[in-house]
Amino acid sequence: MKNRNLPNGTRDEFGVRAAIKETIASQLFTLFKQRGFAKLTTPILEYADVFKPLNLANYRPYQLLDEQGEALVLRPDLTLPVARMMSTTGIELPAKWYYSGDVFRVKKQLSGSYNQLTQAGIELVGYASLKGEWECLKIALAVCQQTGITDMTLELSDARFIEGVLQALPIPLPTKQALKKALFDKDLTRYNQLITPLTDTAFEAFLAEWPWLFGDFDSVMQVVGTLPEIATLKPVIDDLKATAGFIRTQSPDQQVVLDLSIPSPQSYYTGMAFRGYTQNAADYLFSGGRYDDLLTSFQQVKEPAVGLAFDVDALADRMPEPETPQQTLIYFEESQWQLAEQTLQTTPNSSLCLADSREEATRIAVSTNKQLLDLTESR
Ligand SMILES: N[C@@H](Cc1c[nH]c[nH+]1)C(=O)O
Repeated sequence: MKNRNLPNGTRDEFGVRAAIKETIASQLFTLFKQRGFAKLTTPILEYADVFKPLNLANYRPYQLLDEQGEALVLRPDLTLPVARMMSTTGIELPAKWYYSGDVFRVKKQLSGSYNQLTQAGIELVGYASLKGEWECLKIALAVCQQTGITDMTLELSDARFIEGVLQALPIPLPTKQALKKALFDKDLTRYNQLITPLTDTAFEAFLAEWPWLFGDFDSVMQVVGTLPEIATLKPVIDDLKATAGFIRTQSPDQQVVLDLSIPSPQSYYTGMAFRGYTQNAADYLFSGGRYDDLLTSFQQVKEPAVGLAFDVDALADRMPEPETPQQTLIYFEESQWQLAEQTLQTTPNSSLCLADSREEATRIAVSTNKQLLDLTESR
């Protein structure tokens, strides 16, 4: 019977898991509001065009048609709808938004991951300075602390780094493009072929290490230090160093890694990006970054912006099951509704038992491990 099955990659959520997600979401909302963010809600359905700036190889959306035959999608991302909304409403900038909702991404069959994920995030629109990145990071650290996740590794990267190095290399453009592809694919044979003409140049030492340019922040920065001076890279390196310093002052025990050999986590990032993960799990707890050009996909004027989204499912997976106190079931007769109501108010962790007979009430109490308070006995 097909109509009792769920589509691939979706699930029903109930009981403890649903409760944990609700608790996490409310903790996040409290923090966002405390820090001056205002709530924004956008529809689950959008025109497919909104998501053009996404790399759709990674974010294949569910598609459908509206009544005019226009292509609609279930949103695979929540940042692009915010950019769309900002461009149409003429809201004065700067603005700080928070949101939560489900995103839908069709994954490969049998990949074991879900196609519907709950995110909760923030977007800072109209803020050009590094303070925007730091506000996002401060919130990420606070959320991990509040939810008791002590083993989060923070990974920094920057969309400008790879472009900056490639630009400075004295090789033709098509070779640069091929080199980037070999680097991203970790195709070392091809990579080594392509860097051969740069042997004996000032880039030699750096290029030999580039495919492994990830790991401990300071070690990666040491390799970066072997590069010759590149004017466009200086602000990128300075921002990354200042940010690592900021994290150390805010959270001295935080592990920070740097990856300068990967594509940016989102194709729309234009600057620094950050993600948090824990060992032995493939999913990220949060992911964010700067996207100063995104609004130009919807309007003429460019606006600086930076944001971050938490994966509420990933956070929930790492939360211990909450301990629930002993629950009491209040059994009563219809004529005793008032008494039952009073007892409900005065008995902690109690709920009304709506069963019709004492036998049924006892059965429910036993099967759900609750204590039965029988008001009919006192009659
Ligand atoms: N939308 C991004 C996260 C983000 C929010 N703001 C900026 N980046 C993601 O899903 O990975």
